[in-house]
Amino acid sequence: MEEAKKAAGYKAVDDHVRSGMVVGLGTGSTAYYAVERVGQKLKSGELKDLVCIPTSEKTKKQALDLGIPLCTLNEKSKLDVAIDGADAVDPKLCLIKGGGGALLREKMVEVVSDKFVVIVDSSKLCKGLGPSFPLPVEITPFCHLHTMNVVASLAEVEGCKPVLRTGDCSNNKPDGEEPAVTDNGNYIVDLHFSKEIADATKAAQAIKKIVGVVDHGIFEGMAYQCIVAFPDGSCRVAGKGGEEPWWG
Ligand SMILES: O=C(CO)[C@H](O)[C@H](O)COP(=O)(O)O
Repeated sequence: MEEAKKAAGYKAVDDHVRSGMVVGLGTGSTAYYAVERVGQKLKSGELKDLVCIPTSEKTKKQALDLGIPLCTLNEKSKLDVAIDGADAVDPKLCLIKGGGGALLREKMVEVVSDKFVVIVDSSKLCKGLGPSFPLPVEITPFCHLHTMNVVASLAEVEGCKPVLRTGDCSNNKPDGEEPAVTDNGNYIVDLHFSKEIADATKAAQAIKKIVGVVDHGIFEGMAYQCIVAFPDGSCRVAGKGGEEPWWG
């Protein structure tokens, strides 16, 4: 799927990034290629006067290595476009994000972007959120087991199995003894579902209300469009400026 990820990342930059823009740079193995493309175009002079806001320390490092000018939301609180991957995309372009552990900064940046362009390979498309990828929830370290249990006991996420992320925060495979720590100093609980979340909107609202929860990986009503890349490198666009989502 590497070629597909690259195709989606490059297309998003080619279609949506223009000189003078403020651009949000996502996190993950697909967003990596969008950042790479921005770097290429700045170097060649095709893009000028760009300033970018990275959504993680990892992306910040990649961007700095490529010489991409950066700022923060403190300096620019309105973005022209943000480009980022996703872990699951349903036919309403409702997303699960946070597999790479960067959900809070991603949501903060993407919610203030005029256009949030999602880039995925076709394996991320799903009929309904839940079974294809666990839902990450960022929680404060203070009494984290308590918060984890409160989240898992919500009726809106009934049947889920909560797993505290350990080891490397940028993947949700249990790979360490210690809790994984986000760029913000928090922990992540991954909620595993064996069937679709009955109502993702209600689940999102209920989770967000819990004291001790920082944010969750449901990104609803945020995506402008989704660029879907296929194993042969071809792309289809769903959402505004594209087709009706064809999956589901
Ligand atoms: O939400 C994210 C990071 O927090 C990523 O965008 C998401 O996990 C997709 O990553 P990848 O493109 O590597 O599959």
